[in-house]
Order: sequence, then C-alpha cells, then structure tokens
Amino acid sequence: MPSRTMTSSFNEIPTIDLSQATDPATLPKLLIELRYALTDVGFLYVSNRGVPKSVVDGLVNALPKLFSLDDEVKKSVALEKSPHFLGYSGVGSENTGRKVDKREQYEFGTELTATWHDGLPLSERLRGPNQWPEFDGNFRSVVEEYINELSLLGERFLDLIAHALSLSPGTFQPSLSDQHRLKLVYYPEASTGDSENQGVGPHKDSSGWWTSLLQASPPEVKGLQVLNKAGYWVDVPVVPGTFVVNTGQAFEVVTNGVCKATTHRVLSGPHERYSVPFFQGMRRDLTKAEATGSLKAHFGALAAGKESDEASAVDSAFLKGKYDTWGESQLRTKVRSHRENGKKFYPEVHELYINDDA
Ligand SMILES: O=C(O)CCC(=O)C(=O)O
Ligand SMILES: [Fe+2]
Repeated sequence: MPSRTMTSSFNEIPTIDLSQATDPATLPKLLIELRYALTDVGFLYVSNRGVPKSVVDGLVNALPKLFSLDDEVKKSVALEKSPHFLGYSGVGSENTGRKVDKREQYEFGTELTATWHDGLPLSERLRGPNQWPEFDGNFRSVVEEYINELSLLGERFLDLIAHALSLSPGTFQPSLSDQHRLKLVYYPEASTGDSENQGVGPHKDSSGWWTSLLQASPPEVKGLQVLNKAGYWVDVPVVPGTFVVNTGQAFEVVTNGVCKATTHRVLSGPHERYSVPFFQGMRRDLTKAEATGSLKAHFGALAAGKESDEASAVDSAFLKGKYDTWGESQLRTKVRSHRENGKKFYPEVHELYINDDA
C-alpha cells in the first residue's frame, strides 16, 4: 500500500453499492470507494446489501409491537436476570460517558449455551442463551433469521474490506467470535423543554469488528450523528434500503489506527425512533499484541490520521491497551453500561471497571 497521510475531514457519509463487488467491471471502483470510507470516514452506507427484504421487513414490523408490550412481559426477560447481558432494559438503566441514555432495548445474541465455570476468564460468561419474550409466535425465528443473515453479510464484508486494504481474503476471519450481538432499540421522543436529549452518548463501538445498523424509522426521523475529524457532528440521515456500517474499536486496533472507530451518538428529538445495531463479534481471547502483531508491518507503513480531541477523549480501553484481551474490555464496557447487572454478576471486577476511566 502506498504511504499516505490523512488530513481531510468529511461532511457526509459515503455509500458503497455491494452489488458492484460481484462484477469485475465495477469492483476496482468499489474498492477505491471502500478504502476511502474505511480510512477517512469510518462510517458508510451499504446499499444492495444482499439480505432478503422479507428478513429486514419482518424485524422492522415487529418493533412497535415489541416495545408496546406490557411491563410485565418486558420484565419477564429483563437484562438484570442475565449474566450474559441479554434481555430487556428500560429507559434510564444504561449509561454512556457517565450520563444516562434515554432508550429502551432488547439485546440478543447468537444463540449459545452458557459454558462458563470457575477458572475460565470472566468474559466467557458473556456467552449464553437469549431470553425470548412471550410475543407473536414468529418473533424468535424473525430475530434468528436476521442474526443469521447479518452474520453471513459480516463475513462477506470482512473479505471485501481485506481486499480494499490490499490484504488476502480470509485475513480477518480467524479473529471472529462465536457470538455476535444484536440490539433492538427504541428512543422515545424528547419531551418539550427537555434539556437532556442523550439517546445514546458519544462512543466508539466496543462490541467488535463492525456494526451494521438498520435505521428502522422513516427518513424524517433524525437522531444519529458522527463526529468528523474537525470535531463537528455530521447527521447520518435514514436512507431506506441501506445499512449504516461503522468500524468498531477492535478494527482500529488491528489496523494500527489506520481505520479509526468513529465516534457517534444519538440525540432524541420530536419523533420516537427505532434502530437495530448488529455487532459483529471478535474472539474474546484475542490479545492486543496478537491483534496488532501480524499486520503491524502492513499498517505501520501508513500514517494513522488525526481525530478530534473530543474523539480521543472517548472511553476506549482496548485501544489504549489497558486490558489484555478483547473479552475483558468487552466485559468492562458491559459492566459500565449496565452497572446494576455488573454489580450483581461480576462483583469481583465491578468496582475496578466502573472507576477505571480509559
Ligand atoms: O441507534 C442508533 O442509531 C445507533 C446506536 C448505537 O450507536 C449503538 O447502540 O452503539
Ligand atoms: Fe454505536
């Protein structure tokens, strides 16, 4: 790869048309666009995404009903019952950057059985079964199908990324986790005169390699913003038929900072909003040394670009090398985001994690 210095900022999010990846006539242009999106923006829209419309629509259509279920049903699958941080959490139970996020969510993951026992790293306890609410008989298969499709898309995407960064296909595959995670999220509308409008506070995604976000509300509903290198917030409007894909912290580490995990947030506004982020997981036992080691020479030749001061100040333990494994930093994020759960299931590290600002 030629050496380069990244100085430019961005004012909009580029779009990558995935259908161009299968045609040798369009692939070279696609790779150039993808490389720019990876190195200079960290966010992109993916169109012609190769996921059946029926799978996406099935999930989108379930959301209003899911969030209007009785409190009793929501409580029956409460996150606070799960050491795996899988389940429902209400407005006010999650923090980002020491402030409360105004959103409700159901978190699901690749369906797994719990296998953790004393002696294994605590982060292995993140693996476990989902909690399924009593709801429309079809719901579980709708979610499982969606997770399955997004897992496959994520693998195809990793190969395309490798290609765009002049690496062999399969380069990133050995670091994939057995668990990907999915959130179904509802942001209530902000009340008039409400000075606190943090839907989710500024953060870099800390659940793995890539996030594929489905903005599941109509285009007039705003909320998602990303921080550009000049320190300005840029809107990411809803574009029907696309996913918004962004770099997670693990990918920033692996690429030696060449592909930055871009800071983003959601502001609540005059409309309620639904969204569905899918987090492609990274092996929990992967160490920072292992993650950066083999590709050091490849990415070391590239100057890592500067980000804004606000972005550098965002909590990012794995990036800063504070914890040895990816799993530990992932567990730390979960404990910090859902503190009551952290205290209940992980008392031995709760204090350490919540007091340790990275
Ligand atoms: O709801 C959104 O648009 C973004 C959510 C998000 O950034 C997250 O959950 O990590
Ligand atoms: Fe995020």
